Amino acid sequence: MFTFPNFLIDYPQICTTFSSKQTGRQGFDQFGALTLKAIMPEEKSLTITNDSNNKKTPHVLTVAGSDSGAGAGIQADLKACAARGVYCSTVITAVTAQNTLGVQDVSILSEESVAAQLKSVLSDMRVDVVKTGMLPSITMVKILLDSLKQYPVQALVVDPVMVSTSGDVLAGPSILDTFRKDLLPMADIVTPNLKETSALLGGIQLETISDMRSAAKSLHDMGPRNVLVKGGDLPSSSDAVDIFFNGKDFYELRSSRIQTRNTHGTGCTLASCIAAELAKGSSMLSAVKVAKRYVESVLEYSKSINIGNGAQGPFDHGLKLKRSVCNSSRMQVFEPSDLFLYAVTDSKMNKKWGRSITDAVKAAIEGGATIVQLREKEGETGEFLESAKACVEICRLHNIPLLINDRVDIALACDADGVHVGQSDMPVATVRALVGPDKIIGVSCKTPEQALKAWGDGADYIGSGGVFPTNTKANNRTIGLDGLRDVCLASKIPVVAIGGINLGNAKEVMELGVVNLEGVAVVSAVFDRECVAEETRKLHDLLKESVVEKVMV
Ligand SMILES: Cc1ncc(COP(=O)(O)OP(=O)(O)O)c(N)n1
Ligand SMILES: Cc1ncsc1CCOP(=O)(O)O
Ligand SMILES: [Mg+2]
Repeated sequence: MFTFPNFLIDYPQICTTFSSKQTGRQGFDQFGALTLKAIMPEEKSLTITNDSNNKKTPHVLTVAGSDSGAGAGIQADLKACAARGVYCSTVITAVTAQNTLGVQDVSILSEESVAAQLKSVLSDMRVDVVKTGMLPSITMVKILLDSLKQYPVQALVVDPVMVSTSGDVLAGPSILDTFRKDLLPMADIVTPNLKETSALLGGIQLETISDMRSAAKSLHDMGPRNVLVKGGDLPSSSDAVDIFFNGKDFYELRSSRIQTRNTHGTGCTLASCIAAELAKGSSMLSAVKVAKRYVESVLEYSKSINIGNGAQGPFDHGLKLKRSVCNSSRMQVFEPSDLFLYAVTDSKMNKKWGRSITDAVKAAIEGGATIVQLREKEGETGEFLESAKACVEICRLHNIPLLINDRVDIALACDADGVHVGQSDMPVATVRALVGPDKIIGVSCKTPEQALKAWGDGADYIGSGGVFPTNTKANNRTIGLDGLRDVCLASKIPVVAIGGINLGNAKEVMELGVVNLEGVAVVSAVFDRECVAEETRKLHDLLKESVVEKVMV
């Protein structure tokens, strides 16, 4: 059994029975073992059972149409999954003759062929997530749902393809009722664009972000566990704003609107990338965020591609992104619980105690640190890079994320998992543009305003402090527990407390019990000590004792 933090579901037992209240699905749950699949609780990872000799390969099955121009459909799904490091099998529902000018022909495959393809893949290969695209007939939807009853998977991602980007109809209005009544209630996430959202909701007009929120809610009422209404076509917004709704909270996911003709296949790619991240074990919100960033990055990188003579060209899913999914990268995406015990190194302290950076990092991990940051404020760049590379290796062996303080160049050069920047360091949006969609970005915030900006700029977490006075960072204003609470309450991303935290006060910090507060970051409490592993272990044990119910106020 290979265990990621926050594991919840044991793979062979994914076919668990859920009450209709838990699943929001009608028709399946009362059949017990026929329940479609295990559900991923929001913001938790899937458990992926594994044995060390037989490492599990994340696997997405796409059920969609073929695009001869290879910008969208099955071809886009294959490329997106490959770019995200996930195996992708295919069930082809239709073969379209398509190029950058539009759709010239559509041949729908026989229902028998689709059923046979589904059986071949699902009966033999362990599929984690099914993603659907073009489903051109009502019977095909029913065949798919029957197959999923027989061969349950972990998650179903539904991209309700109806019209191609060129405006050609790929699934007629007659199928809408089947989407609403049969397919959506089974989906873990549905990802319609504005036209599809409008069609699913009987032709309503969508002109503002507020309209999108209401639409997301109405779609959620049809049964999917999560809804992502994509606002790429929203005329009134200068950014690309998508609305994510999980039945409880709304998230406005913004990215810059990239000026490019090469956008054909973005919908298929986004849905496949969400499926790929889910297959790797990510939570739904993390999967959506990473997928959105990935699409933004590939569109940016592919601006100069020139394929075909039509209005809408394809983009390159793999171009220039290969390094970020190289074999050595962590498979797992960042989770809030990674911030539980954050060990931040200090060059002066290492020198004082005669330790190398690598020894300091090894000892902190041994003691239970859940994330490590190299904060080396002095020394030669070349020497630092060599140490950073060695620390990356150590951390990867233990599946612990390693971040670099301030130095984006070093983070890229050693392929660290991320960067931590302060308010006067490189701006978060610039860091994101440089490091790509996968890397973790942390940002220091002392105020609610900074916290909201951090989220908007694409940070993954906030370091908030100094909570208590500290000698480690000169001229650093102390915000106290009240300041920390204000940042946590305003934040839309996880927060780690920092500054003067030690064995004597860590409990008090965690017992604030405030939403978003995920852990503590420490420098001197572990590194300005003789035995780093022992001090880290003591702190770890103390934090474990102080896990409390989190409150919103
Ligand atoms: C987890 C964490 N939080 C805050 C900081 C401080 O970063 P910054 O404000 O950039 O200050 P320096 O660390 O660069 O002095 C941090 N490093 N880590
Ligand atoms: C880097 C940093 N940012 C805010 S306070 C601080 C120093 C934390 O060090 P210590 O844990 O020794 O107080
Ligand atoms: Mg800094």
